[in-house]
Amino acid sequence: MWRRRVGALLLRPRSSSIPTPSATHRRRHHLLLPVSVPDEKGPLASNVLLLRLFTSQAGADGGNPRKPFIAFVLGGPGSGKGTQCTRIASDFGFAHLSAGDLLRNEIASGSEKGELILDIIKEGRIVPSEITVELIRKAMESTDAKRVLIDGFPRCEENRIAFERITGTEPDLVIFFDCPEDEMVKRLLGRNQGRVDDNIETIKKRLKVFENLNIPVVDYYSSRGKVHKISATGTEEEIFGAVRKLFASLGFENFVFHKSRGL
Ligand SMILES: Nc1ncnc2c1ncn2[C@@H]1O[C@H](COP(=O)(O)OP(=O)(O)OP(=O)(O)O)[C@@H](O)[C@H]1O
Ligand SMILES: Nc1ccn([C@H]2C[C@H](O)[C@@H](COP(=O)(O)O)O2)c(=O)n1
Ligand SMILES: [Mg+2]
Repeated sequence: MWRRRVGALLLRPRSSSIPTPSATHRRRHHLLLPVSVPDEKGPLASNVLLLRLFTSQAGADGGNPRKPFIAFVLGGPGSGKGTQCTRIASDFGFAHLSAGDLLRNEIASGSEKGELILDIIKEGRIVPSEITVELIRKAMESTDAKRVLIDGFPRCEENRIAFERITGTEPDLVIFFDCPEDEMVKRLLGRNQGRVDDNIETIKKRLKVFENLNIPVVDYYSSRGKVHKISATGTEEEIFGAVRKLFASLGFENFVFHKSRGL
């Protein structure tokens, strides 16, 4: 049902609705982070730094030469977000920040927060936004990439609002991998990476959370002309073919393609 609803809403955005690197970002997103602020320390300084990184000097989202191009990558559990992000990162020179990986790293660190995160992930629920946004914020601060994929975020309106409030920015592009539920379940049950949430009970809960909480975020960005929907059925290679086309249409150079031709 959600697929029909989203399908109706997800129109390919007009080419003018997504700022393209060829039109603007090539000029604006040349090497940005981190900015050296030797006299500023601690969480407040981090926020100041982040504000500096994300606050536009020329209106809504446009003029800050330090702001990276941000693409949110959404889709149901097992739709292939991580798989495709890995390919995009290596072909198109994006940093790949996976919200789920950042949370799993926090669990692996043995922190108290990690224990809370583990309980939530086992239940297929969503971790409080301040925890996830803080991990993303730190990861963004420590990359000097001018193009960033944020994989699996925002998972709910609360995530989205927290990100926009804290960073003062919006994504330039939202990619939505559209995959039927039975295919997602099949992939997750076959993933075999030892994830605590790859079992049928948790998967069922994650699918409900996806439909109830994540789809409204897709709808929101869709209404703002930022969503590009890609069918996530077929082979990994076929799906990446569509992804490649999208990035080419936005003016991103394919480093692998150029390298293979000695360019
Ligand atoms: N097109 C595809 N066809 C078949 N299997 C695929 C395809 N793409 C990815 N997979 C496999 O499906 C599983 C899930 O993929 P992936 O981890 O990329 O999904 P995801 O959207 O990141 O899921 P999650 O939200 O749980 O992190 C992996 O085992 C992956 O190798
Ligand atoms: N924004 C996010 C991203 C992830 N989580 C939690 C809940 C997910 O089920 C789990 C795994 O994420 P994935 O690797 O599937 O992207 O992590 C969250 O709470 N908030
Ligand atoms: Mg993933």
